[in-house]
Amino acid sequence: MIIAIDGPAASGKGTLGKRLAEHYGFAHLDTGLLYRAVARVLMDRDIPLADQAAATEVAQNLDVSHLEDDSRLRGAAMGEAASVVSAYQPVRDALLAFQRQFGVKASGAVLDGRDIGTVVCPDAEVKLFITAAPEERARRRHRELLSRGEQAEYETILVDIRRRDERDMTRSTAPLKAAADAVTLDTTHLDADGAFRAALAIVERKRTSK
Ligand SMILES: Nc1ncnc2c1ncn2[C@@H]1O[C@H](COP(=O)(O)OP(=O)(O)OP(=O)(O)O)[C@@H](O)[C@H]1O
Ligand SMILES: Nc1ccn([C@@H]2O[C@H](COP(=O)(O)O)[C@@H](O)[C@H]2O)c(=O)n1
Repeated sequence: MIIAIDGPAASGKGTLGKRLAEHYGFAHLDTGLLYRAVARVLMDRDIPLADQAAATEVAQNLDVSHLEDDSRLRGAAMGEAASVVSAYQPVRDALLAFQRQFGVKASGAVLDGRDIGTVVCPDAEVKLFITAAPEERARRRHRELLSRGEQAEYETILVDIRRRDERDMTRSTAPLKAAADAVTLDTTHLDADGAFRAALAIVERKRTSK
Protein backbone atom coordinates (compact mmCIF):
# COMPACT_ATOMS: atom_id res chain seq x y z
CA MET A 1 0.00 0.00 0.00
CA ILE A 2 1.16 3.53 -0.73
CA ILE A 3 0.08 6.48 1.41
CA ALA A 4 0.61 9.81 -0.36
CA ILE A 5 0.77 12.90 1.83
CA ASP A 6 0.83 16.41 0.41
CA GLY A 7 0.37 19.86 1.89
CA PRO A 8 1.92 23.28 2.42
CA ALA A 9 5.04 24.09 4.43
CA ALA A 10 5.08 23.13 8.12
CA SER A 11 1.60 21.62 8.02
CA GLY A 12 2.88 18.48 9.74
CA LYS A 13 3.24 16.19 6.70
CA GLY A 14 6.60 14.83 7.77
CA THR A 15 5.53 14.23 11.37
CA LEU A 16 2.44 12.37 10.22
CA GLY A 17 4.28 10.49 7.50
CA LYS A 18 6.83 9.21 10.00
CA ARG A 19 4.17 8.13 12.52
CA LEU A 20 1.98 6.42 9.93
CA ALA A 21 5.03 4.60 8.54
CA GLU A 22 6.02 3.43 12.03
CA HIS A 23 2.46 2.34 12.76
CA TYR A 24 2.18 0.17 9.63
CA GLY A 25 5.84 -0.85 9.42
CA PHE A 26 6.17 0.96 6.08
CA ALA A 27 9.13 2.80 4.58
CA HIS A 28 8.94 6.61 4.68
CA LEU A 29 10.32 9.14 2.21
CA ASP A 30 10.33 12.88 2.94
CA THR A 31 10.61 14.01 -0.68
CA GLY A 32 11.31 17.64 0.27
CA LEU A 33 14.77 16.47 1.32
CA LEU A 34 15.59 15.68 -2.32
CA TYR A 35 14.95 19.27 -3.42
CA ARG A 36 16.71 20.61 -0.34
CA ALA A 37 19.74 18.47 -1.17
CA VAL A 38 19.87 19.80 -4.74
CA ALA A 39 19.76 23.36 -3.39
CA ARG A 40 22.46 22.63 -0.86
CA VAL A 41 24.89 21.27 -3.43
CA LEU A 42 24.41 24.40 -5.55
CA MET A 43 24.93 26.65 -2.54
CA ASP A 44 28.01 24.72 -1.41
CA ARG A 45 29.47 25.24 -4.89
CA ASP A 46 28.49 28.93 -5.01
CA ILE A 47 26.30 28.30 -8.04
CA PRO A 48 23.29 30.63 -8.31
CA LEU A 49 19.94 28.92 -7.72
CA ALA A 50 18.79 30.54 -10.97
CA ASP A 51 21.19 28.30 -12.94
CA GLN A 52 18.66 25.72 -14.14
CA ALA A 53 21.20 23.69 -16.14
CA ALA A 54 23.46 23.31 -13.11
CA ALA A 55 20.49 22.43 -10.86
CA THR A 56 19.44 19.76 -13.34
CA GLU A 57 22.93 18.28 -13.49
CA VAL A 58 23.04 18.16 -9.67
CA ALA A 59 19.60 16.51 -9.50
CA GLN A 60 20.63 13.90 -12.09
CA ASN A 61 23.68 12.96 -10.01
CA LEU A 62 22.27 13.37 -6.51
CA ASP A 63 23.54 11.06 -3.78
CA VAL A 64 20.34 10.11 -1.96
CA SER A 65 21.94 7.78 0.57
CA HIS A 66 22.19 9.96 3.72
CA LEU A 67 19.49 12.60 3.33
CA GLU A 68 17.68 11.76 6.57
CA ASP A 69 20.83 12.20 8.67
CA ASP A 70 21.83 15.54 7.19
CA SER A 71 20.73 18.25 9.66
CA ARG A 72 22.02 21.00 7.35
CA LEU A 73 19.10 20.27 5.03
CA ARG A 74 16.47 21.15 7.64
CA GLY A 75 16.96 24.92 8.01
CA ALA A 76 14.61 27.64 6.74
CA ALA A 77 17.05 28.95 4.14
CA MET A 78 17.31 25.52 2.54
CA GLY A 79 13.52 25.23 2.37
CA GLU A 80 13.33 28.52 0.53
CA ALA A 81 16.16 27.53 -1.84
CA ALA A 82 14.54 24.13 -2.44
CA SER A 83 11.36 25.89 -3.47
CA VAL A 84 13.29 27.78 -6.17
CA VAL A 85 15.00 24.75 -7.73
CA SER A 86 11.88 22.58 -7.43
CA ALA A 87 10.10 24.82 -9.93
CA TYR A 88 12.43 23.60 -12.72
CA GLN A 89 10.80 20.83 -14.74
CA PRO A 90 14.10 19.05 -15.59
CA VAL A 91 15.00 18.96 -11.89
CA ARG A 92 11.64 17.36 -11.09
CA ASP A 93 12.06 14.91 -13.99
CA ALA A 94 15.47 13.88 -12.66
CA LEU A 95 14.07 13.09 -9.20
CA LEU A 96 10.86 11.37 -10.29
CA ALA A 97 12.12 7.83 -10.96
CA PHE A 98 13.76 7.53 -7.53
CA GLN A 99 10.55 8.60 -5.78
CA ARG A 100 8.39 6.22 -7.83
CA GLN A 101 10.77 3.31 -7.28
CA PHE A 102 10.74 4.01 -3.55
CA GLY A 103 6.99 3.54 -3.54
CA VAL A 104 7.13 0.36 -5.60
CA LYS A 105 10.13 -1.32 -3.95
CA ALA A 106 8.78 -1.38 -0.41
CA SER A 107 5.84 -3.61 0.55
CA GLY A 108 4.29 -0.48 1.96
CA ALA A 109 5.42 3.14 1.75
CA VAL A 110 4.51 6.62 2.90
CA LEU A 111 5.76 9.51 0.77
CA ASP A 112 5.23 13.15 1.72
CA GLY A 113 5.73 16.26 -0.38
CA ARG A 114 3.81 18.57 -2.69
CA ASP A 115 2.95 16.44 -5.74
CA ILE A 116 2.84 12.88 -4.40
CA GLY A 117 -0.86 12.31 -4.94
CA THR A 118 -0.97 14.22 -8.22
CA VAL A 119 2.27 13.26 -10.03
CA VAL A 120 4.58 10.86 -8.19
CA CYS A 121 2.03 8.26 -7.04
CA PRO A 122 -1.26 9.07 -8.78
CA ASP A 123 -2.47 5.52 -8.06
CA ALA A 124 -1.73 5.61 -4.31
CA GLU A 125 -4.37 3.76 -2.32
CA VAL A 126 -4.61 6.58 0.24
CA LYS A 127 -4.06 10.29 -0.41
CA LEU A 128 -4.01 12.84 2.39
CA PHE A 129 -3.80 16.59 1.96
CA ILE A 130 -2.62 18.03 5.28
CA THR A 131 -3.19 21.68 5.91
CA ALA A 132 -3.38 24.25 8.72
CA ALA A 133 -3.73 28.02 8.94
CA PRO A 134 -0.50 29.82 7.98
CA GLU A 135 -0.33 31.49 11.43
CA GLU A 136 -0.48 28.10 13.16
CA ARG A 137 2.12 26.64 10.81
CA ALA A 138 4.41 29.59 11.49
CA ARG A 139 3.93 29.09 15.26
CA ARG A 140 4.90 25.42 14.89
CA ARG A 141 7.99 26.19 12.82
CA HIS A 142 8.95 29.00 15.21
CA ARG A 143 8.79 26.61 18.18
CA GLU A 144 10.76 24.00 16.25
CA LEU A 145 13.56 26.40 15.30
CA LEU A 146 13.83 27.82 18.83
CA SER A 147 14.01 24.30 20.27
CA ARG A 148 16.90 23.59 17.90
CA GLY A 149 18.70 26.67 19.24
CA GLU A 150 18.26 28.61 15.98
CA GLN A 151 17.52 32.34 15.81
CA ALA A 152 13.95 32.77 14.60
CA GLU A 153 11.29 35.48 14.49
CA TYR A 154 7.67 34.51 14.19
CA GLU A 155 6.80 37.32 11.74
CA THR A 156 9.68 36.47 9.42
CA ILE A 157 8.71 32.80 9.43
CA LEU A 158 5.10 33.66 8.59
CA VAL A 159 6.20 35.80 5.63
CA ASP A 160 8.56 33.03 4.44
CA ILE A 161 5.87 30.36 4.71
CA ARG A 162 3.38 32.46 2.76
CA ARG A 163 5.94 33.23 0.03
CA ARG A 164 6.98 29.58 -0.27
CA ASP A 165 3.36 28.35 -0.44
CA GLU A 166 2.56 30.93 -3.10
CA ARG A 167 5.55 29.87 -5.22
CA ASP A 168 4.76 26.17 -4.77
CA MET A 169 1.08 26.64 -5.62
CA THR A 170 1.53 28.85 -8.68
CA ARG A 171 4.45 27.20 -10.46
CA SER A 172 3.66 25.71 -13.83
CA THR A 173 5.13 22.27 -13.08
CA ALA A 174 3.57 19.96 -10.46
CA PRO A 175 2.03 22.77 -8.40
CA LEU A 176 1.05 22.13 -4.81
CA LYS A 177 -2.60 21.09 -4.77
CA ALA A 178 -4.81 18.37 -3.40
CA ALA A 179 -5.39 15.45 -5.75
CA ALA A 180 -9.03 15.11 -6.76
CA ASP A 181 -9.28 11.90 -4.71
CA ALA A 182 -7.36 13.17 -1.65
CA VAL A 183 -8.91 13.58 1.77
CA THR A 184 -8.09 17.00 3.25
CA LEU A 185 -7.25 17.14 6.95
CA ASP A 186 -7.10 20.59 8.54
CA THR A 187 -4.89 20.28 11.64
CA THR A 188 -5.11 23.92 12.77
CA HIS A 189 -6.87 22.90 15.98
CA LEU A 190 -5.28 19.46 16.39
CA ASP A 191 -2.08 18.68 18.24
CA ALA A 192 0.32 16.13 16.75
CA ASP A 193 -1.42 13.20 18.51
CA GLY A 194 -4.85 14.41 17.42
CA ALA A 195 -3.67 14.83 13.84
CA PHE A 196 -2.22 11.31 13.89
CA ARG A 197 -5.45 9.80 15.20
CA ALA A 198 -7.49 11.65 12.57
CA ALA A 199 -5.13 10.60 9.77
CA LEU A 200 -5.11 7.00 10.97
CA ALA A 201 -8.92 6.93 10.94
CA ILE A 202 -8.90 8.14 7.31
CA VAL A 203 -6.33 5.52 6.27
CA GLU A 204 -8.23 2.73 8.02
CA ARG A 205 -11.50 3.80 6.41
CA LYS A 206 -9.84 3.69 2.98
CA ARG A 207 -8.14 0.36 3.65
CA THR A 208 -11.28 -1.39 4.82
CA SER A 209 -13.45 0.02 2.03
CA LYS A 210 -11.28 -1.60 -0.67
N1 LIG B 1 -0.58 18.88 14.69
C1 LIG B 1 0.51 19.50 15.15
N2 LIG B 1 0.41 20.36 16.17
C2 LIG B 1 1.49 21.03 16.63
N3 LIG B 1 2.73 20.89 16.12
C3 LIG B 1 2.88 20.05 15.10
C4 LIG B 1 1.79 19.30 14.55
N4 LIG B 1 2.25 18.56 13.54
C5 LIG B 1 3.56 18.81 13.44
N5 LIG B 1 3.95 19.70 14.38
C6 LIG B 1 5.28 20.29 14.55
O1 LIG B 1 5.33 21.33 13.56
C7 LIG B 1 6.61 21.38 12.96
C8 LIG B 1 6.46 21.17 11.44
O2 LIG B 1 6.06 19.82 11.23
P1 LIG B 1 6.62 18.97 10.02
O3 LIG B 1 8.09 19.14 9.88
O4 LIG B 1 6.10 17.60 10.20
O5 LIG B 1 5.88 19.71 8.82
P2 LIG B 1 6.08 19.50 7.28
O6 LIG B 1 4.75 19.75 6.67
O7 LIG B 1 6.72 18.19 6.99
O8 LIG B 1 7.08 20.71 6.95
P3 LIG B 1 7.93 21.01 5.62
O9 LIG B 1 6.99 21.00 4.48
O10 LIG B 1 8.49 22.37 5.84
O11 LIG B 1 8.96 19.93 5.53
C9 LIG B 1 7.45 20.33 13.66
O12 LIG B 1 8.16 20.97 14.70
C10 LIG B 1 6.42 19.37 14.25
O13 LIG B 1 6.89 18.74 15.42
N1 LIG C 1 7.32 16.59 -3.55
C1 LIG C 1 7.89 17.79 -3.32
C2 LIG C 1 8.53 18.07 -2.13
C3 LIG C 1 9.10 19.30 -1.94
N2 LIG C 1 9.05 20.21 -2.94
C4 LIG C 1 9.71 21.51 -2.84
O1 LIG C 1 10.76 21.50 -1.85
C5 LIG C 1 10.54 22.52 -0.89
C6 LIG C 1 11.00 22.02 0.44
O2 LIG C 1 10.13 20.98 0.84
P1 LIG C 1 9.87 20.62 2.39
O3 LIG C 1 8.71 19.67 2.38
O4 LIG C 1 11.12 19.99 2.90
O5 LIG C 1 9.59 21.88 3.11
C7 LIG C 1 9.05 22.86 -0.98
O6 LIG C 1 8.75 24.20 -0.62
C8 LIG C 1 8.75 22.62 -2.46
O7 LIG C 1 9.08 23.74 -3.23
C9 LIG C 1 8.40 19.92 -4.10
O8 LIG C 1 8.31 20.76 -5.01
N3 LIG C 1 7.83 18.71 -4.28
